[in-house]
Amino acid sequence: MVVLASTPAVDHIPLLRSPDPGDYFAGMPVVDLSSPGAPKAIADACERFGFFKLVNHGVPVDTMERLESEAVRFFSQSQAEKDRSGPAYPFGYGSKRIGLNGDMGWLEYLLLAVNSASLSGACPVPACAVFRAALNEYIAAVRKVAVRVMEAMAEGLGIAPLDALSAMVTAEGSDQVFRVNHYPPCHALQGLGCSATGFGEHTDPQLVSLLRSNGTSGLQIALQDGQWVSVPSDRDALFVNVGDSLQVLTNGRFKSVKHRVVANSLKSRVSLIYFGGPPLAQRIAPLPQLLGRGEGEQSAYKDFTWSEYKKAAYKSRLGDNRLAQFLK
Ligand SMILES: C=C1C[C@]23C[C@@]1(O)CC[C@H]2[C@@]12CC[C@H](O)[C@@](C)(C(=O)O1)[C@H]2[C@@H]3C(=O)O
Ligand SMILES: O=C(O)CCC(=O)C(=O)O
Ligand SMILES: [Fe+2]
Repeated sequence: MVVLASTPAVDHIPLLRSPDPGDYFAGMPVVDLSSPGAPKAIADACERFGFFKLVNHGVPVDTMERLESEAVRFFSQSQAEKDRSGPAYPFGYGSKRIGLNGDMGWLEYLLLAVNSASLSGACPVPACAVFRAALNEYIAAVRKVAVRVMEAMAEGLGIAPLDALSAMVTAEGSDQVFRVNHYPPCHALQGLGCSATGFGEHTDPQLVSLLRSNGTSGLQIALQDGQWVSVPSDRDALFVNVGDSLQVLTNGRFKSVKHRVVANSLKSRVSLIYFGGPPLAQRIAPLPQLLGRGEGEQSAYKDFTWSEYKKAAYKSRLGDNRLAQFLK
């Protein structure tokens, strides 16, 4: 209480206990995408955690670093300049407000529409051609990785065809989003044992999310017993999250991972996230190849389309259990 009253900078932003070194996720699965064992390792990680670290993914370091520096350049502009790229909804620059239902975090961001393998031409933000080129180069590369990862998931699940999952993000009209998050250092709370919430706990509604961040930690995931663990940062790796839609497609075999970001008091964090979603009309239901197997295994979910789920998600608060209303 005292902390809140004396730190107007973080007014309305929920506080979290600062992570300590013992919170690090010792058992994090690390998957080498170039190894023959990748499909099995990916399926295993998705079942246990809904999350893994991916190395040897093939996105060139230059492509990641070029986009990071363009992002840093964008966020270092004056507030008035950045606000010219707002509002965040449907797409553009936003600060502190996340979504439309009152969630707040210690961050600023760009929310961008992706069409096929690049920024949508209908998304005028960012205006800078160099930044757009860096985004397009990165998006094309990371989307290829998403496709390889989803193919490996199908292989790891033992289902055919290989593109049973990946076809949903490569299909015409697939609903892909790209997000650039910047968490400035939150000096006001330094040494107080608590930290500002950067991005509050949530699951991602899409199929998969692929995240790359600079060397600043802050991402935490919840294990299945509810314990929060910190993900050690690695600027060369990608981190893959299972989203709600993939949980449904696998009838709950893969777990949609709850995650959040804790703002650092000293260093800024920049993250680049590709969210792979299906076309709006795509039915989200357990794959018949998976249901056919178990003794009379039934779908655990009501039938819905991505459009229906997305609409419900955008009406919800960040931390809501969005899938609950779709459980049978
Ligand atoms: C509070 C919200 C922000 C969010 C839309 C929502 O109503 C619930 C889901 C949130 C989320 C999480 C993953 C992605 O960052 C995101 C773009 C998405 O598709 O769902 C955000 C939404 C957002 O920031 O608008
Ligand atoms: O910025 C991050 O590191 C994670 C943010 C996130 O989970 C999201 O944008 O959905
Ligand atoms: Fe997320």
